[in-house]
Amino acid sequence: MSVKKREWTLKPNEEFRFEVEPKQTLTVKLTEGKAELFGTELAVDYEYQFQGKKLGIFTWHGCKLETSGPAISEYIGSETMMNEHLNMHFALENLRIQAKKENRNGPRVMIVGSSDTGKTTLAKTLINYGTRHQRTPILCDIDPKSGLISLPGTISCMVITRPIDVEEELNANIYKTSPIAYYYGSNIFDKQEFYLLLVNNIKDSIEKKLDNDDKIRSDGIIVDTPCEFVEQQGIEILKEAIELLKIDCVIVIGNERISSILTQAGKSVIKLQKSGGIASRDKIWHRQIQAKRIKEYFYGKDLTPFSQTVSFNDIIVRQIKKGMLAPSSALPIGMETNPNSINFVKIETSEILLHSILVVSFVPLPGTDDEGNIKLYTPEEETELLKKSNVCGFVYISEVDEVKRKMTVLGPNPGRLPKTFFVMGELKWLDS
Ligand SMILES: Nc1ncnc2c1ncn2[C@@H]1O[C@H](COP(=O)(O)OP(=O)(O)OP(=O)(O)O)[C@@H](O)[C@H]1O
Repeated sequence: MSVKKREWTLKPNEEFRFEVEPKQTLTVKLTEGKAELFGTELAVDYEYQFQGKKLGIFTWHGCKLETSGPAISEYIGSETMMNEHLNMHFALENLRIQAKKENRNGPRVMIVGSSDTGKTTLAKTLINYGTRHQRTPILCDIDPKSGLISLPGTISCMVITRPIDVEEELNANIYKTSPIAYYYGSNIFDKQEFYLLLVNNIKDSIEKKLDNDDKIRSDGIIVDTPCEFVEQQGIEILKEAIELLKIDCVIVIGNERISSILTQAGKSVIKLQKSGGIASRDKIWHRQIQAKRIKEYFYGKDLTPFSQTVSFNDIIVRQIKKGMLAPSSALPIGMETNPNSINFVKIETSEILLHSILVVSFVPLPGTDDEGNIKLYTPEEETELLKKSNVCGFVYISEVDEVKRKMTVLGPNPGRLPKTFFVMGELKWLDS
């Protein structure tokens, strides 16, 4: 593909679609007319830079674009779902107006569908149109693989006050608001009970926000979900998530079977087709994007990444383990082992932490608190506290020296490490 400048003239209701490799940069400039990226308006004559993206820039009334740099593909498409998405937005607007008048909760919408059907894209579009109408909806991402709001591995929510940034997306630094995130891991079938417990934690965090702010309350919630929800094993989890989050309406993209199952279960369902532009992404693409996301977390715009060397004794690490710790023979007579129970078990600080991303929890370490009280936990108390704790942040272990019993810890900003528990998840990364 040529890296020279290319010009594109789009007629009304057309979309310019492109794909760019994670390690290459494509520049896109709107030179005439109006255009938007999933509902966020583009500025005229600004050179937007994209890396590792598959996107579609849509115009309602026609526009001209200019691109330069290498792209995997670029073309103009006319089969879009933008009219349906806009109608959906207006339906939400009506419900918000009604909710405000009656001083009650705004619409709670969940988007469901198989992999690469455009769930996240629709969630972003509805959020963007909402914020363009001065709404402040809550975006809730319960797909632990996606890392839409926080790092992959988490489920999270965030009040969105303005359209999502075209280049930086939902970078919390740009937004100057911290998301609420809970660390889970990747596979929702692995620890189903724990997953639903965290969805419930998210629900509680959202309810607290809604109780404290009438405006947020009437502006509603948009929930993006994992594609596993439409698998046979996922349907019950989907139904429970709908109940927990008190969803009013489920938008099902391109899946009649799920629409019918949910309708039969008494849920309010809207069926939508998949948009013509949706691009599929393979495992390698997802891995590369995950690495890019992690890099942005530590080295992104407005951050001051900071490395410090700490002693093994300065960091207390736990890991999420499924199943009872003690063998059944060691339990008191009559007590059953629960294969689904979740425990946060001790990890010896060692080489095993090298290249790990650690979750920084809010749970204070045992010891003396600010008031001089001595605080100690049993393993069960520790687990209960860690299950309830949302994510304070993440650090990266870049070096481990077993002989000197020291390691190098990278954080996105300077500052001493908090005296809280750290949790080792599944994320490994090579800072290169
Ligand atoms: N109209 C479009 N033109 C070009 N690319 C698009 C368009 N709509 C969506 N995409 C891209 O297609 C890919 C898949 O879309 P999206 O992430 O919304 O799907 P998803 O159903 O949420 O996927 P998953 O289940 O894997 O999370 C994304 O890279 C997205 O940016």
